[in-house]
Amino acid sequence: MTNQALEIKRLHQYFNRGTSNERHILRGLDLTLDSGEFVAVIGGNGAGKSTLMNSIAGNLPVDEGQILINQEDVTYESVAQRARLIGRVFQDPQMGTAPLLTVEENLSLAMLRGQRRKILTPGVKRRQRAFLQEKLALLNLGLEDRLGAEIGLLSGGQRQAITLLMATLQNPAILLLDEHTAALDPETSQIVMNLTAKLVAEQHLTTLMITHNMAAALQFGNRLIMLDHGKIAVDIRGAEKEKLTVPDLLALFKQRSGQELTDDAMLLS
Ligand SMILES: Nc1ncnc2c1ncn2[C@@H]1O[C@H](COP(=O)(O)OP(=O)(O)OP(=O)(O)O)[C@@H](O)[C@H]1O
Repeated sequence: MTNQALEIKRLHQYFNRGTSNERHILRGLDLTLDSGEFVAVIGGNGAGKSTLMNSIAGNLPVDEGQILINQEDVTYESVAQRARLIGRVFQDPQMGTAPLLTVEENLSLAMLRGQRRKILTPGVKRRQRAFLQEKLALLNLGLEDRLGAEIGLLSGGQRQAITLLMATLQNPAILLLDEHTAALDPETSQIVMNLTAKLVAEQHLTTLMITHNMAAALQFGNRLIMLDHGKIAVDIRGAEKEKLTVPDLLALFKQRSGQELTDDAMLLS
């Protein structure tokens, strides 16, 4: 029996198609993720990484090709229709949460996503509060005592940790992480990355994580893909990935794309 969580078939995406400014961004991209795979996605500026994520999440209509999540064809579903299958965390800590709502209110909204019954009885609310406190305690950031705090008053790292929790509360079929630690200082970034790895492992989440940090791409996940000009240029997994070093990765990039990686952020390690 197949257990593919994500299947992308011959995906083409264009900007300004049919005009003199036409840009062919994704060029017949094929990608299959087995359930539970944690994939780091790297690639130079403009390689198409965000376009790929936006296509999976439904933010960009598909020009050509097909996208299946849990064997269900979602190619023409809206962002809202496929939200039940997808958890997403963006680079900007402001994006994932409502700043004027409390930690508890934000998390409750995430719990209600995809459910029809929106009004909670006091008993349900109490049980939910205990559940959320337990979940927050697992983050190890002292947030279990801050349920009543406005999200906007928390640090960027705390907000990203909560966004991550919100994105994973409902066990999404696919977790999309779009440079989700890039706006954090290195120490906080490491904390959020470790948290990510923990949540992904505990919930066996199928995860696609864009990163500009080569060292993080090597440290986290059990598979690594490199995008180049809208196609997958490198696809490495398991033991082969484990023995790779940053210099190996740079050499591979040069060999496959014919270019040097010039993005400073990618070289930080
Ligand atoms: N709305 C748009 N209209 C025209 N071109 C666009 C649009 N959005 C993105 N592009 C172009 O498409 C290309 C791919 O962009 P994309 O954001 O997917 O790359 P990326 O790999 O995520 O790059 P980066 O690492 O710089 O974020 C880029 O050259 C970008 O300028």
